[in-house]
Amino acid sequence: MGENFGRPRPVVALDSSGVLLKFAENRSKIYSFDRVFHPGSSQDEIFLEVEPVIKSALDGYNACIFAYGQTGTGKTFTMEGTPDCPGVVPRTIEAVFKQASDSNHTFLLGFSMLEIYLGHLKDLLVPHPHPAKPTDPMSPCLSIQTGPQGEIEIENLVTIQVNDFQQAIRLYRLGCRFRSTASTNSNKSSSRSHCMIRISMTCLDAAERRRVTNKMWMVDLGGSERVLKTKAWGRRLEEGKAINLSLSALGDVINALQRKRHHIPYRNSKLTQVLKDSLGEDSKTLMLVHASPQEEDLCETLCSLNFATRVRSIHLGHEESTEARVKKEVAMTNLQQTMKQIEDERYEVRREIKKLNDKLENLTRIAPSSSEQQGVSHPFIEVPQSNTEAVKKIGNVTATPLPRFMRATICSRQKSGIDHQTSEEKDPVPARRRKPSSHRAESVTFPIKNMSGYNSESSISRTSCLVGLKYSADNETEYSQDISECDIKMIVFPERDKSLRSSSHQSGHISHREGYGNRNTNKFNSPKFLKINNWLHLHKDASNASTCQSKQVIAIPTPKNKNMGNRQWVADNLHDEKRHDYESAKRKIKYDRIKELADVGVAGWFISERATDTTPTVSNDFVNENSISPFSTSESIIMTQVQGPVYDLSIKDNKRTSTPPDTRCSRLNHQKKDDNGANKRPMQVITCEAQCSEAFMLNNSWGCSFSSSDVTNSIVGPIEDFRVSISRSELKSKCQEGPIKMGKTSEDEDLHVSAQHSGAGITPRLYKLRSQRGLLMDKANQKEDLPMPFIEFLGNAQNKGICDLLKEKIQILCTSALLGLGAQSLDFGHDFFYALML
Ligand SMILES: Nc1ncnc2c1ncn2[C@@H]1O[C@H](COP(=O)(O)OP(=O)(O)OP(=O)(O)O)[C@@H](O)[C@H]1O
Repeated sequence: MGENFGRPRPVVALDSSGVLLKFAENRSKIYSFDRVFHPGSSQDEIFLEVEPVIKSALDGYNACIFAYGQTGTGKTFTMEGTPDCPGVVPRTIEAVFKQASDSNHTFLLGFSMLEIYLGHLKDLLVPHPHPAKPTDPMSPCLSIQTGPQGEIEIENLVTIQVNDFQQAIRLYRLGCRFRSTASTNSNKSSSRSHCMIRISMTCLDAAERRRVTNKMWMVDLGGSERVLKTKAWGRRLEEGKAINLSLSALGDVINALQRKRHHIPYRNSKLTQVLKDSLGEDSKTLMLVHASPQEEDLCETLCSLNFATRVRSIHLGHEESTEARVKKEVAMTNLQQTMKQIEDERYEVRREIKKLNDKLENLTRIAPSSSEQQGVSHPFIEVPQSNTEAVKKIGNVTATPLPRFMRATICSRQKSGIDHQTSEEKDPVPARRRKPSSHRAESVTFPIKNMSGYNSESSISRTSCLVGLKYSADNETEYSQDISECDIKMIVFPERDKSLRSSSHQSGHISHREGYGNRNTNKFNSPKFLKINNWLHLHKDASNASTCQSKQVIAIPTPKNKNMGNRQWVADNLHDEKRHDYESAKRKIKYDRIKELADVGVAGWFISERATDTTPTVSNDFVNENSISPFSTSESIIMTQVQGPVYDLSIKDNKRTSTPPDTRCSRLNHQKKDDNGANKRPMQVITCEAQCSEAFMLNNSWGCSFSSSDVTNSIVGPIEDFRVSISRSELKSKCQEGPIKMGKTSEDEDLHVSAQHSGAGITPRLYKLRSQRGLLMDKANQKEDLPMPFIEFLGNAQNKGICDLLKEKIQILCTSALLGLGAQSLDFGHDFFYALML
């Protein structure tokens, strides 16, 4: 009104949602809002737009209705109104009571009123004197608290429960009286603060409400003003600056919300802090932007409309389509089902783990008794004929339980096929024998054509041979098992794992001092013993000869021949013979030591070209002719009831060595002495160990210097495999003196002598290894005057005819060809190959 009345106005309400802002004659901008009111709009029209927010507040949403705009544009008039024309606040309070009473729920309504003056929160329901001067002290400032759920609470803010509209309106009018207002150049009654009215709503009987207690803010913001226009100074200037700062902070929050930034700067002002939980997500906000129609306020109007535009563009909620919501629900259902399945599986796994732990605990408890059985291999114990005697002896020796680190672990027991039962629950014959005997029985009843010399009865020998290698995973200790009551004809390792296990066992007693983890890298790791006529250990895949880790072993029994008589005689002589194998020799024994032995005649040898590994080792490199009777104090294999001689070839994997394979054969002639020192008839035991590939078998493997007669004998009998470790000095001296006495070995100069012995019939290679405990006892009880066995080298055995050699080569050639054609991959057993061989 006034002087500008009748002049064209730069701000024109085009319609109910559009505002035209005319900058100049031909420059204008149209803003779109939810609702546009013109100066003649009534309070009723405005409240109609506000009323939906009240409904949301009663539903439990936090709500905020605030008036924003330039100073003197009618914010207070809109919010407070006049007695004749009440504004939004009184109408809202009235509407709240009305709608609350109309609902089926009971609400508790509280009324609070405060102002933010110069950055201080003042409770408008608490009378306090207005500071007349700038130096007057400010009223105490209320503090803002944040609850655990992010809710904002103003400490010590008076909240009065109101039961009807009249109570609330009286409080409101009371508070309005304490507002900070002052006269400025722009407004005779300008608000110098932000006035905030809060209605708290609590509903205890409406479970569908968003919150049990929510709040609705109605805010009459202080008007933004330009100091140059208002010409404010002193406290008015301070008030105007504080208002502008808080409005700027509100703008920053609005911008952050609009751009969906991760950080919303609520804490930049008290205003935004108080409105934090009513401006963000899960709240309803209504802004009433006031604009001046005057041309001189065009700049402020432009800023206000731009600000309003940003506020309008904020979409805090995540409105999603019905289809998306259904998809989300389906996905959540699936996830819940998956979680339930996983939880069930987890429960099962836990239960399984508990069972295994219980089992492990039981096994741990019975470990001492198991170790008692392992003490059979003690070198100073007479190995009796009967198991009963053996057990008695063992019981005497192993009265003291082994320490835990010396006990066989579950892994070792499982690998060795030991049944985990306490010795107290079992008969003296341990059940662990059953497993080795069971899988060896595969070849027991195999009918062999033209095997006149093959005596099946003799092959089912109830020997006291010590078999069934078992090693402990924790200390590499191998234990022997007495299987004297087992019916054994032949060892068959039809499965790869069995072959690996066997090889590991065999290598284990050679390098038991090495750690468990070194087993796979030990060049003695996978010794496979090939018997020319009886055992074929071939790589399944010749291409993997260099890294072969498992080979299928084919055992082919052959009938006796004319030499069987002599071998049976030797076997008889070896009956009850105690043989101990010094298995404690190390792998680091040098090539020159072996050679030195060979030079002095202790051992002959044959070493083929070696591709990669230029450091030959001693163990397993010998071909021993005649039976040897070593007695070792470090590691033992006790041979008993040997029923005949045998020669054998050991094929051994060496993962570090690539083709061409290495063949190392040595020959030792031994003469056994009985207990009285009398020499017995020599026996021949030939062992040839090689890293074998098919090509190697065809070309090189039989180039070892064992006698042809042994090759042609084709006698399969119970095999005793033992390896002894003898010191070089002892070997050398004994060689010079005659019979070699296998005594205490040197730690640094141990030699391994591998030998195998077989008797009549078909029996598995039988091992008797001493337990770790036995080793320790050996160390403790070792004395100089202990009786030691000896080995006497007698020289080469009798030669064999060329026809026999050719026969062997033909057999090997045929087998290799079959294997090369992939017959092994068809899972043919040894019987198949044996039949073909025949
Ligand atoms: N729509 C309207 N109808 C009639 N009078 C109005 C209207 N809007 C505002 N006024 C009058 O204009 C003057 C200023 O209004 P008001 O105080 O509400 O402005 P304000 O935005 O609150 O100012 P401030 O920000 O300084 O507090 C008041 O005297 C008021 O009565």
